[in-house]
Amino acid sequence: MKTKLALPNAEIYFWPQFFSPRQSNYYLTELTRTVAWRQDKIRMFGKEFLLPRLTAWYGDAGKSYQYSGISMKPLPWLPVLLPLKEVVEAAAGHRFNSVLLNYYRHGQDSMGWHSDDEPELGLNPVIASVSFGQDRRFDLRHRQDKTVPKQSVWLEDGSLLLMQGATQHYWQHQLPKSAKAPGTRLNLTFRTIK
Ligand SMILES: O=C(O)CCC(=O)C(=O)O
Ligand SMILES: [Fe+2]
Repeated sequence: MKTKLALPNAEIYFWPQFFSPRQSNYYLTELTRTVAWRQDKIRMFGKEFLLPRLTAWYGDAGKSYQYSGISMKPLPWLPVLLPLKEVVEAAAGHRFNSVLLNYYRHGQDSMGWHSDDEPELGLNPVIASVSFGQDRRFDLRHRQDKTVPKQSVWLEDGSLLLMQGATQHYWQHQLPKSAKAPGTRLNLTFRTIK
């Protein structure tokens, strides 16, 4: 069952059990094992930091995107990712040409406040976010109107979250650290690079 989140200036849909527990368990195991996970460094205030999560990027050849000033090429699609991409495309009614994967090893791995608004994604991008493993809280805050209350969604095992329309223009999101969510979690965000 799909629900639309009641947020102003946003178009966000959520399917809590998009994948069955059996499918989710399969993908959690397969992706953990086969994806070329890496821990990237970022430069901030003249210092280098390791990102508090592992990442990987897969996609169609010929698509690249700018990341901390470097042009990154996607790895060629792994077979296990293709059926996933297909079912997510069917639900979203949209074709994707790349996926960014995030591996949160434990509750201290996280992602800070941001919008997915890189120029490569174009205006009003459709972003489909799939979660496997440990459920984690996903927070949303309005970028301009501070009177709009912060919202949270629990991204549980097998869920699908779809962000589209003007969502990235008006809202930021984060995945905070959590002592109460110690298990590992994988997240896949399907995107369309122009
Ligand atoms: O792990 C999540 O649910 C958030 C991922 C995310 O926001 C991103 O990859 O841009
Ligand atoms: Fe994001």
